[in-house]
Amino acid sequence: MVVAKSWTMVRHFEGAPKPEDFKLVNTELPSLKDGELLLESEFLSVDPYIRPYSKEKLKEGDIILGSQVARVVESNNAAFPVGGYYVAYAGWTTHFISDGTGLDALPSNWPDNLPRSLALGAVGMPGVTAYYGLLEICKPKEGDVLLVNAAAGAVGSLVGQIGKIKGCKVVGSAGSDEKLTFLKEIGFDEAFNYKTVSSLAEALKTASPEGYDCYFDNVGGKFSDAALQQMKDFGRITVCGAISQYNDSVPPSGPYIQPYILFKQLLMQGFLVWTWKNRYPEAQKQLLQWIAEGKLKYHEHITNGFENMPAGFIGMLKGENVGKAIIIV
Ligand SMILES: NC(=O)C1=CN([C@@H]2O[C@H](COP(=O)(O)OP(=O)(O)OC[C@H]3O[C@@H](n4cnc5c(N)ncnc54)[C@H](OP(=O)(O)O)[C@@H]3O)[C@@H](O)[C@H]2O)C=CC1
Ligand SMILES: CCCCC/C=C\CC(=O)/C=C/C=C/C=C/[C@@H](O)CCCC(=O)O
Repeated sequence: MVVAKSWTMVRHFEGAPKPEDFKLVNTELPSLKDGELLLESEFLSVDPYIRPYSKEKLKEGDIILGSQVARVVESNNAAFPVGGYYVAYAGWTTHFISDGTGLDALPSNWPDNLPRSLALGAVGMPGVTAYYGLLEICKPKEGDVLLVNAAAGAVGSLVGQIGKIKGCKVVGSAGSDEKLTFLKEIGFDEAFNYKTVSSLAEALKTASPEGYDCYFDNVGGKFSDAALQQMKDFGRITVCGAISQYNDSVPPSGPYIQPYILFKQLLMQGFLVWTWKNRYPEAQKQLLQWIAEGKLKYHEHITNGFENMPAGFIGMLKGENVGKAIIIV
């Protein structure tokens, strides 16, 4: 008999998630039926979308939503043999039973020397987000100036490096000086700490006096208000995330952006990564190749211990992570 440990939501988040919003519960799992398999989570992912989506998708007492890399430990389904690894979307739990629906095998050419946790990061959902969000919407060209915020995080750090691969000058903003050092190490041309600069407008102008062709926005809010005004004519903006606003219960009122979009003839598009669900393999193949060639560096911020998962999530939302925030069970 297997006991699954799971983190559940005690109450809906108000403002920033707090440790008391989470409760650890133990559940005895039943024996497997025909066609079923038992999986054990090895790595779990803490992602920003959990904050806004939990309000819409969870009720109090539910297991917190999220994804993991899990190993099949028992199987009554020949299509999923014991020892296989899958990306699953089973929520914050150590063990779960599946009939195989919704399990994604790791890319078949997974190199032996790469940690499987990358299937939740640089070669997983955040990697695909960076890849298509940048290439399909910003459409960067050689010599373009690309701006990305939350630049030292899972998505942002990849966006900047893909921008460099495509021949852009890349400017990043992040929330600590340690992160600025990291950005320089992975090839960003300019980086500034948005928390300590006296003026966002000045910092953006100093980093690129001629303005920006491409802006990959992970943050929204005041940062975007400032960035929009620094776009070049015909600039392209990818609206990937709005993390500065996920804890707001009342939408803030901000500057009205239409005149900037109109006068500069900007293109601005939001997207959700599952739009490209059918094209994951194509992006993953390219991401794996760039990693193998040393053109794309990955960094993981590891929290050890399933019992520390809420702390890992809360810390990521506060900006404690450099690279992808991962929990090792
Ligand atoms: N559209 C889509 O399909 C997807 C969108 N996303 C979005 O991409 C963004 C980045 O996600 P991901 O890379 O996984 O997360 P990160 O690894 O970048 O972690 C989140 C980071 O956000 C930054 N941050 C937190 N609060 C604020 C704030 N108030 N202002 C500015 N920055 C803040 C912190 O970095 P710092 O120290 O710099 O403040 C923190 O490290 C998120 O907005 C997420 O929702 C992600 C995946 C798919
Ligand atoms: C209800 C308001 C929602 C606002 C949008 C919030 C955030 C944008 C964002 O971060 C979206 C992320 C989407 C993630 C999708 C994940 C799923 O495809 C499952 C991921 C499993 C995996 O790791 O592959």
